[in-house]
Amino acid sequence: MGTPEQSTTGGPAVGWAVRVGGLAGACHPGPVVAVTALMAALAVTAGQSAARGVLTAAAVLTGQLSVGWCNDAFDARRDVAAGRRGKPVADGAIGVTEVWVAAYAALALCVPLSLACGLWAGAVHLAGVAAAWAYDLRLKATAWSWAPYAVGFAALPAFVALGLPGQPWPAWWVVTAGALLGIGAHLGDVLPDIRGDLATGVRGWPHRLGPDGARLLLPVPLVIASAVLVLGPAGPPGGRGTAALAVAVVVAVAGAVLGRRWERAAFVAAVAVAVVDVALLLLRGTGIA
Ligand SMILES: CC(C)=CCC/C(C)=C/CC/C(C)=C/COP(=O)(O)OP(=O)(O)O
Repeated sequence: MGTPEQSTTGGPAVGWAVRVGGLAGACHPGPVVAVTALMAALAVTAGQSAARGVLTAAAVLTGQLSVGWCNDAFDARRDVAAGRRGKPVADGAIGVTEVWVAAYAALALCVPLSLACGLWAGAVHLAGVAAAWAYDLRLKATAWSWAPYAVGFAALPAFVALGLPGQPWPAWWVVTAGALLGIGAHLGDVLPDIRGDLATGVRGWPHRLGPDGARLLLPVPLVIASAVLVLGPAGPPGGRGTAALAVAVVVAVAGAVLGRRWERAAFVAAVAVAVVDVALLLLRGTGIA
């Protein structure tokens, strides 16, 4: 691990390849890639043109990058003090100033890219990105930590819908499902680290529920999202939708039961339900507006 001085200023001994790797690691690459790929796929199934789909994906990518970098830059001092491993700034791979510059550069790109998809689409996406920055800078350590996730994830499908020809308003059920998926993502993101977070005094919403409360609640928003995605669109739910909802309920119940003995089972079950939700979202893509 680097010293705090190296870690927060980017020591001269650190080569460019390590810095690039550090910058890539500091953006939270997993969620950045997953969210961008999902929104690009939704843009295709919703019926955006190829050019608009690329623009949508670029706006989402830059927004996610800005949020991920802002998160690590803001937390750097605490991560260094706690000797946290696996965080590029705390490990001394990249300086905190460089991560801040990257966060603001990505945000500066995100604004015109979002607005190029239309005024309403851009405004909605930027509201989601602003909510996520508010999470990074303030709300993460409060009882309201779930709210930016709900707003951010609700904004994403709304951004895709409003980017369609005629700028149609998104269907209520896709916005609701997005918000529920966001709340599930927050619980799922916190759960693996919750005991370590509690030891270092982090007090977001899942921490206030406690490890057992957060574990039990984790599948609830995800299963409700499945129900909303199956039952929300007009017309009969169809055999595939009903089967998907049944699978989500069974997996969630199994996760809750097994999770009492093996905590990891609850997490794996929640990921499986989230995969069902993503498949349903893409299947319902044509009707989101
Ligand atoms: C539209 C849009 C931008 C939606 C995103 C919504 C949102 C609030 C995302 C936050 C993502 C993030 C960087 C979490 C890290 O949390 P952490 O600090 O608890 O995790 P860590 O300590 O492992 O870095």
